[in-house]
Amino acid sequence: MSDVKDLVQVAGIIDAEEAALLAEEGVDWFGFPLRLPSGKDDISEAAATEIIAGLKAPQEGVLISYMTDADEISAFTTQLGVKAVQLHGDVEPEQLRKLKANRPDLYVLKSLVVKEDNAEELLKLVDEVADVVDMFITDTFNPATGAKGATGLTHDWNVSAELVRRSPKPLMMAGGLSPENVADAIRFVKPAAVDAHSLLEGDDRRKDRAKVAKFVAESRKAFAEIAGS
Ligand SMILES: O=C(O)c1ccccc1NCC(=O)[C@H](O)[C@H](O)COP(=O)(O)O
Repeated sequence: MSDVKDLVQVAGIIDAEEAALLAEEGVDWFGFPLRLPSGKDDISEAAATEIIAGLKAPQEGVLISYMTDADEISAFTTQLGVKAVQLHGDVEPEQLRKLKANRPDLYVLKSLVVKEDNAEELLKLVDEVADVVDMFITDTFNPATGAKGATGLTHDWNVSAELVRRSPKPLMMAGGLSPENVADAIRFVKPAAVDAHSLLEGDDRRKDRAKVAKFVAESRKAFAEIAGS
């Protein structure tokens, strides 16, 4: 997982059937939000572990977590059998340092949750922890609910673009991406990867095959365009 580029992640897998659909449509990474603070995970840890074990490289499972303790994060990734973890909570830099020191094999993504007025804070965080993070992921804060992920909301792409320019590590773009806006987002922000959840679902709150297929195709086309420009 050293040279991660032009990658498409889909988050919020709810069962094996949905994972199979995503695999068939060419999604690279599969995000499993688990042990969420709400206590309402969409999938059991046992079911997630089984799906992750069945993924064929280069497809990979990613733990999405609010955990903040390096030892707990490490133990849970081992339990699930994932090679990558996306940390969505307010993890102290020293815990990120400890995690990288103890688990150099683990690919660590740190979220940068964009709010109305926190660009400077996020840029500072990038400077502070880039040496112990493998990739950053943007996301969008929802002030109405306090949610930091799976909000289905976009944020100011100028902030994402600035974070890409500042970060020495690759950046995955997330937050309100859809089949309709992902190509524009890639052209504007020039991320190494993209991620989506809410806007790939149908009314039944399951991933919709046509939306996933279009999201993957539009992403691949735009990544090829920015590589050639
Ligand atoms: O995906 C989730 O259910 C989730 C829940 C809580 C925190 C983070 C979560 N996911 C992180 C992701 O990578 C999402 O795909 C990202 O938040 C984008 O979601 P959306 O705006 O709905 O596309």
